[in-house]
Amino acid sequence: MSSLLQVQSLAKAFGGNKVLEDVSFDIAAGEIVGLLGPNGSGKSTLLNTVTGFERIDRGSITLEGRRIDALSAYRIVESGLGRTFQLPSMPTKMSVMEVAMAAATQHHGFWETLLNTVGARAAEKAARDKAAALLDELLLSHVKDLPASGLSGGQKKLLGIVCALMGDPRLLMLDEPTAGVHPNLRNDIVQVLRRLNHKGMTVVIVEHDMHFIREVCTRCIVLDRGHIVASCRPDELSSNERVLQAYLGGGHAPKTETRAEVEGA
Ligand SMILES: Nc1ncnc2c1ncn2[C@@H]1O[C@H](COP(=O)(O)OP(=O)(O)OP(=O)(O)O)[C@@H](O)[C@H]1O
Repeated sequence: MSSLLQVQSLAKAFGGNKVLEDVSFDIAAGEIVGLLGPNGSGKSTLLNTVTGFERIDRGSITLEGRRIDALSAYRIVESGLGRTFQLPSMPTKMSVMEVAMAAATQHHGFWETLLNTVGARAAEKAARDKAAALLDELLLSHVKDLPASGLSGGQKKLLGIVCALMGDPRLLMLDEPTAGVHPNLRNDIVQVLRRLNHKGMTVVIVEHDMHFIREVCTRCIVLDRGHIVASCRPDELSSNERVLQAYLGGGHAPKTETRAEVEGA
C-alpha cells in the first residue's frame, strides 16, 4: 500500500509544555488506524497540527507527497483531508440538510448566487444531491429536515462525518467518534466506518474505547507524553509492555481505562 500521510519529526509545544516531541509515522492508503494514548498524551494536538488547526514548531507533514504543514486548515481540506471534532456543536436555526449542504466545497460567486443564475442553481442542486446521498449512507435521512441542534450526541457525530465527507477527502480524521454516544448509535458508527473504509476511505481515529478500536481498526498508534511508544495491531496491545506502561505506569490513565480494558484489546 502506498503512503498517504507522512508525519516526520513533528514537535509542538505550548509555552514550556512540550506536548509532541519527535513524532514520526506513516498512514498507508486504505488503512483504518486508531490513535490511542492516556489523557493528555497529545492525541488531539497531533490531530490539530495535521489538520492545520495548530502550527507545528518543527518537522513536516506530507499528504500524497505534498507538504501541508504550512497550509491553512481550509487549504488542507481542499488537499483531501477531512476531520471531525470531539464535541460537535450545531446551529439552532439550521436543519440537518442545511448543515450538510453548508459544508459543500464547490461554491459560486456572490453575484451569481444573488442573481440565482443557472450555474448557482446547478451548484445548489449538486450540493443538495450529494448531502442527501451522504445523509442516507450515514443513516440520517429520516432526520434531514429537523433542527441539527436537536440531534442526539451520536447523530451529531454522524452529521460531523457527513460534513467532512462533503469535501471528498481521501483521508478522514475523527476525534473521539463514540464519546458519549448511545450503544445503538455506536454500533451504527462502527458499521458506517467499516463501510467507508471498505469503499477505499483511509481513516485515522482518536479514541479511548478499546472495544471500538478492536472492532474497527487494523492498526494502532499509541502516544505517551508526546512520544509514539507503539505501532501494532489491536490484538497486540495487551502484550506490549510500553503500552501497558503508558496506561498504567504514568499516573495519567483515565479512570475508565483499567488493565482489563487494555488487555481486552
Ligand atoms: N491550545 C492549547 N494551549 C495550551 N495547551 C494546550 C493546548 N491544547 C492542548 N494543550 C495541552 O497539551 C497537552 C496534551 O493535550 P491533548 O488534548 O492533545 O491530549 P489528548 O491526548 O488529546 O487528551 P484527552 O485524551 O484528554 O483528550 C495537555 O497538557 C494540554 O493541556
